[in-house]
Amino acid sequence: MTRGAHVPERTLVSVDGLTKRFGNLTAVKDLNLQVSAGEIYGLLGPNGAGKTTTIRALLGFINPTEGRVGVLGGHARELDIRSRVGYVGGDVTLDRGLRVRNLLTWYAKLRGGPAWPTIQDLCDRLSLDPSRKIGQLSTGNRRKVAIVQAFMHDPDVLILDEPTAGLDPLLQRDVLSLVRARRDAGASVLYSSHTLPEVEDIADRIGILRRGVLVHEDTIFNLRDVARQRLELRFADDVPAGLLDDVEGVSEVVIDGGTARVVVDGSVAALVDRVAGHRVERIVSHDDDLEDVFFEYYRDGEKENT
Ligand SMILES: Nc1ncnc2c1ncn2[C@@H]1O[C@H](COP(=O)(O)OP(=O)(O)OP(=O)(O)O)[C@@H](O)[C@H]1O
Repeated sequence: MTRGAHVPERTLVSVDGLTKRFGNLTAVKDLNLQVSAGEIYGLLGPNGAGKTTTIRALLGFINPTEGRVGVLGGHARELDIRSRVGYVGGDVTLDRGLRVRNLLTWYAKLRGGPAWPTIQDLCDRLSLDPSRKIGQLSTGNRRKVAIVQAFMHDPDVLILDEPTAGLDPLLQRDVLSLVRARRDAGASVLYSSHTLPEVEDIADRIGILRRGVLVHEDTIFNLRDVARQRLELRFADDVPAGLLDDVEGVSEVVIDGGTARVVVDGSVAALVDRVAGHRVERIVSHDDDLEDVFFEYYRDGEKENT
């Protein structure tokens, strides 16, 4: 059995040199990552990248081939630690014959609380009717049950494997606000997703997994810094000839009468300085920049393999 990694208390989730092989397939290769108290870590990657395998190893559902995992200074298989963890899995399988209320009460008993009114509040927040039978629920409502059981005991660690799949945008927003509230209370959150927009507003750091390897890890702040922005500047008059020549960080300049379209790498400061003496009526940002950065890492990887 894998022993829990010995980590300082502030690092609540740790993966040290994790490798997991299924026969000839290496699903995760020498992975290292840590999530601190009060931090949301977005684990990103396309289908098959190894996110679920990492999470299953962290929770003790599968044994690492090599390396160690640790949760709250021990291992998630230990009951006292498991009861401080909240988990939403990619596949929600629940006992179809039970009523929502009975299932949630059973989870609460396992963990020594919380009392029903707390659970009812969470159900209300997610518009989940606890009197319904699990088998009668839609996929989205079954996911809500999984979310309520994961959050109801105010866990110190949240491990969320694509938790909002199948939820409408309003509910996604509600789930994200529950996640933020736990982070603000000092919990560590590992949040896996295959798209960046889902986590970019809440994650403090992200790691990008590709074919089992962590190809990039950074803070959202730094990613934004290196991201390219496509801007459209609308001037009151025609753009003066040469105005946007040789501006630091600016490329792909296209001028059409009073409109200039540009791509900016990093800071827009030099561009703003250059146009300062001219009347700019409107600046439009086509802000798909971070997603571009994200896909850049996939593309680089594909090039390596061709
Ligand atoms: N029990 C298993 N036996 C054999 N292969 C497995 C097993 N579990 C996962 N794999 C393989 O390991 C690789 C990583 O899968 P994993 O489910 O971890 O990816 P993922 O990033 O979570 O993808 P998704 O977003 O599709 O869930 C895949 O190639 C998958 O087919």
